[in-house]
Amino acid sequence: MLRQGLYVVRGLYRDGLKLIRLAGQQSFNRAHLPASYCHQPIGVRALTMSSWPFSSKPRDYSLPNESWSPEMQKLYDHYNALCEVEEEGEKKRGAWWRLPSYNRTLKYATGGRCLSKLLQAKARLFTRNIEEPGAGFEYVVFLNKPEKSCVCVFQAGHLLEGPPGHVHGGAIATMIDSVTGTLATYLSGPVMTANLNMNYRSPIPLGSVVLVHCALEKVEGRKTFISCRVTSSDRAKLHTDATGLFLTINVGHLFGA
Ligand SMILES: CCCCCCCCCC(=O)SCCNC(=O)CCNC(=O)[C@H](O)C(C)(C)COP(=O)(O)OP(=O)(O)OC[C@H]1O[C@@H](n2cnc3c(N)ncnc32)[C@H](O)[C@@H]1OP(=O)(O)O
Repeated sequence: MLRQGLYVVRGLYRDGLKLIRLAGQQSFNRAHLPASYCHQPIGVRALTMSSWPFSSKPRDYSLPNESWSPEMQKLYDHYNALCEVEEEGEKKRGAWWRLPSYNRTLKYATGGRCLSKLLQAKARLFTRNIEEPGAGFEYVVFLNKPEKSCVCVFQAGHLLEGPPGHVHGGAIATMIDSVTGTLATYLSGPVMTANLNMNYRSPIPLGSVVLVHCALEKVEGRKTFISCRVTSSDRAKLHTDATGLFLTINVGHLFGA
């Protein structure tokens, strides 16, 4: 226990020194940031900013890999192109933002590195813990902040089987929780899922690519209501529709406060 405490204090001290050193060097300008950081929205920066002052650059799981089908790649290219628009010959940010995705949220959140060692160091984000590319959840989320909506391009791997040849209902619910939760987080700050309602309308074949569309319905005090539709990639077929209720929490809630 004492050794663990010393370890955390040493980590905090080191991280603090690095931040002070960087601040002293006026390193907090865009030129010193990784390119990926400069292409992230403010909300994402707040969550991922601490990744760059530290030694390791986490793997971004939402970038294309060799397991992506041509259809997945095409949809990625489509939405990625909307992230940048050309105005008067100049490239500017569009309404859409590709959200980076790591296998441990806490570790890469500001100040979370040491805390993540103390809290279940071996923990990994459920949707990002299958290392083999294409075997589990392959997905990327694009956020449209002005429209308060997002779309996720999701390719379901062979380890997500439920009914033979088709995706498990729990895996579909996982994606819906993750994507609606992501939108609620970006709109309302730290939240937890209080309620999810799902209607499974048609099965999703394993290996296929689907779209998970989410939109804000309303915010009432601490409550954020999100609607969700999972469709085929051409939007013609409805696979699942859902609603989610998210409650804003104090981060202390996660520590039993
Ligand atoms: C960028 C990274 C993004 C990552 C996205 C990942 C998304 C994944 C999200 C999750 O999976 S979170 C994990 C699953 N969720 C949980 O484990 C939550 C467990 N439940 C709780 O911790 C608490 O019940 C909760 C924080 C949701 C609410 O407790 P509170 O004490 O804060 O609220 P309270 O019970 O006082 O209720 C506040 C209001 O909400 C209402 N409410 C609470 N739960 C409800 C419910 N289930 N259905 C309907 N209404 C509900 C409640 O009636 C009340 O309404 P009024 O203010 O109008 O009276």
